[in-house]
Amino acid sequence: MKLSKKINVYIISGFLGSGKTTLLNHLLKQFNEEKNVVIENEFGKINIDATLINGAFENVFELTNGCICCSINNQLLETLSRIVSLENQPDNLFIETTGIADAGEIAAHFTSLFIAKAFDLKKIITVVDAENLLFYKDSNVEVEKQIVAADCVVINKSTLVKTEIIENIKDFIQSINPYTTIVLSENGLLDRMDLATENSPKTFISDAIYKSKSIHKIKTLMYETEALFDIQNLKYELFRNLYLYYHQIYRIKGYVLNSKKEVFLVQTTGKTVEINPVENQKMTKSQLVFIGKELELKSIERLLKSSIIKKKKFQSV
Ligand SMILES: Nc1nc2c(ncn2[C@@H]2O[C@H](COP(=O)(O)OP(=O)(O)OP(=O)(O)O)[C@@H](O)[C@H]2O)c(=O)[nH]1
Repeated sequence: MKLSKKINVYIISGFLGSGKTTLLNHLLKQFNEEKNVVIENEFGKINIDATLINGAFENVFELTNGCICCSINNQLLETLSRIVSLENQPDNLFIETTGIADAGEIAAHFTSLFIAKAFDLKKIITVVDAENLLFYKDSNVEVEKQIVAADCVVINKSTLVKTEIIENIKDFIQSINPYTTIVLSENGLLDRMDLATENSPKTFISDAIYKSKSIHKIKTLMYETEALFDIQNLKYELFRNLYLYYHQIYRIKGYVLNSKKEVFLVQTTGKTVEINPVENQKMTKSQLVFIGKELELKSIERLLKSSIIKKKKFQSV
């Protein structure tokens, strides 16, 4: 290993659907004169986020066997050592965590002497979803942990809510992490200059309150099928079900094929549903990942039934 200088590390955390990938794509554009690598951590066997990173970006390391903060530390360490051994040494490493990861736990790795020799943890960026944060925070301890660990909290989707809500969110953030920088954002826009500021001397890595290993109550189910979808019906069913069950289904994402085998990207957060055609994405199957609490295969199957044109198959991950 021959390192001329350390690799800058930016950890991007934030609850499910808050806008981490969107923000990462903006940052990659701003850092495009430098050599960048990305670690994408996602649950399950398919990594939808890795496919959503700006088209031509090749240096993505995918960690898909669990949540980086609690179950795949070894895989993270192996990936870091692969990055250090790359012939073409990167300037920056961006780590996008799962929506429930404890950024403090991940950051703690970068304080170990061995890793700190090669990597310089610059910022923990936590993205919060202005529309859903106040709802999610009470039922998910992960939300607080992510804010507590942040050097910079990005309040994304900020134009979707009234100013009073933004003020409440800021108060909440400051009440649990008074040292963090807060940036308002829309569509994940974050100026890289906001990352150039000095961190407060008091950076929370692993707050004592949260010392015990978390057991995430959030479950992920993958739905995979060779059957084709009626896109209009699917949109209607997702709207209808999220209106009723948004407190249980936090996030749906994936790709579905319509009757002409055209590919559509499906993304839901809160009660918002987006289904958009995707060009240049070859898929032979539809794959949807459901993330939430008390999810059951049967309920999801029921949810999708009327939108499916042919037979399907479930797989739990
Ligand atoms: N209206 C609106 N939608 C946004 C904004 N930022 C992101 N989105 C949408 O929110 C959804 C989730 O965005 P992502 O960037 O994938 O969120 P994420 O945090 O990476 O999601 P996970 O990795 O699944 O936790 C996508 O449909 C985005 O297009 C925003 O500022 N306003």
